[in-house]
Amino acid sequence: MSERFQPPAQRRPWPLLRALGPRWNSEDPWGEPESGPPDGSPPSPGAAALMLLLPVTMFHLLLVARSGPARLLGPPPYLPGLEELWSPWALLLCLTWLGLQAALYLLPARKVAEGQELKDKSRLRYPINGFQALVLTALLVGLGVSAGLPLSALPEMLLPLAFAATLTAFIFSLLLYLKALVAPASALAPGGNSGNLIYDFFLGRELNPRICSFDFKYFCELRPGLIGWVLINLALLMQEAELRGSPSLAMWLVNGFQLLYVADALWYEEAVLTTMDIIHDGFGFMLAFGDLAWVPFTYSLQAQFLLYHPQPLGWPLASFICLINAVGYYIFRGANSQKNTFRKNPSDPRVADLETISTATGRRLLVSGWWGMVRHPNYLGDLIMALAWSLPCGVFHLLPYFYFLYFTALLVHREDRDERQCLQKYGLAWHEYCQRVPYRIVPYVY
Ligand SMILES: NC(=O)C1=CN([C@@H]2O[C@H](COP(=O)(O)OP(=O)(O)OC[C@H]3O[C@@H](n4cnc5c(N)ncnc54)[C@H](OP(=O)(O)O)[C@@H]3O)[C@@H](O)[C@H]2O)C=CC1
Ligand SMILES: CC(C)CCC[C@@H](C)[C@H]1CC=C2C3=C(CC[C@@]21C)[C@@]1(C)CC[C@H](O)C[C@@H]1CC3
Repeated sequence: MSERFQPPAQRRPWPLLRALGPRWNSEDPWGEPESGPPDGSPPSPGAAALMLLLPVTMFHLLLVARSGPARLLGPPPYLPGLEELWSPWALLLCLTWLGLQAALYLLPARKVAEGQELKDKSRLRYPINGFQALVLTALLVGLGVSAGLPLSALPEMLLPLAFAATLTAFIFSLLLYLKALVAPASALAPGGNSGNLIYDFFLGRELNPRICSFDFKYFCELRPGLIGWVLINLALLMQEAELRGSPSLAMWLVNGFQLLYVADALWYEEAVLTTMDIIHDGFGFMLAFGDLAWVPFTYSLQAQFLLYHPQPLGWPLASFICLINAVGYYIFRGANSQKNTFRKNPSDPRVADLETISTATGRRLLVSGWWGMVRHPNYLGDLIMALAWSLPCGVFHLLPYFYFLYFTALLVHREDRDERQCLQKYGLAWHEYCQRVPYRIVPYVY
């Protein structure tokens, strides 16, 4: 604590975090939020509001994408009744999908990786078979379609499916909350244990909820939502082919770019074990809803938009958009791989020549290569790709740019959180890194 760097007085935690959090420790605003029962503070309105706002936003996007004007900022075209949202078939499909992905998760893995050290000095083990699950799902879907499975009917079911996924996420979070009541204190997440029911339900109490070796957070973060997202994209492409004779170039680009992104995440699955979601955050409604509903139904928005609003796209422009996506991917993958290689083995010849600064923890920080350009080069690459996914939808609607806008806000917020954690971990060394690499995400801009 004594050598911890004191942050500049004018920097305050983000308003969203303060609205979300039960109490911010004013003595140490850069440290963890205090846990333990709240000192009579009122229930967290931020968490309750987000719990309503996130599903409402998702349904708004789904409804607007299929409406003629497709106005992101206008009112929804109509308010669907319960009979349009609720379908036992959609719930069955949703649960079957989860069951299939769980079965694929349990198949023998090419590798079993160890996670970061936990409070009790133990390490959890995780199967590395996400890419295998993607390939097997593709084979099963291919077999199903050739046997007459009506995949192109899926877009008609998006509303009830999204409703079923939201319901599943809600019930699942409730079970996770109850499970955490009997979990030992060492299994609880640093945040999400304030004693405020709504806040804790939202953020999640247990760090790595498991039954035997089945890790729910790790499973949900990468499998059902990400693979579900590309499956929905594929169904939209097939329906477009049925409606218009063949899929449009714009639809091919969106499908191709997003498939590359998902395949990359599953190929480099082990890297997710060092993200703050796995190391630091509890598993509650935010992540459960994010993984099971938000990712598949809102990340497929561009393909949904294109089905109902076909966009002409010539090869010259398409090639330019491919170039933007390639640049984004190059930065994203280069930065992530450089850091992962360095963290695994700093003397690896691919990173051994990079300049670093030492920290009191014994870990070093890269200050050249991608991590010497900005402090979060991987976010920059991710944002450039997000832009490339929207451009095939033209520039006359804001709706397909929703992902880019939301993602910018998410990454700026995430970057701010990560900075505070790194400042706490690395103290003065982090301060030195910030001085040597002054920009956070976009060189000379931010
Ligand atoms: N599509 C989506 O919805 C989302 C995508 N993402 C993507 O997921 C990926 C992972 O992101 P995320 O988990 O946020 O964080 P990062 O992969 O950026 O990891 C941040 C950590 O990297 C280490 N680090 C930071 N600077 C340096 C340095 N100079 N040298 C060495 N190590 C450093 C620190 O951890 P330590 O020192 O402890 O190793 C820090 O906590 C990103 O590519 C991001 O774009 C993320 C969120 C949502
Ligand atoms: C519903 C809320 C607004 C926010 C929910 C956030 C989640 C959707 C994201 C939190 C971190 C994520 C990561 C990924 C997907 C989105 C969520 C789950 C990746 C798996 C995407 C692919 C990357 O290669 C790795 C990412 C890790 C973090």
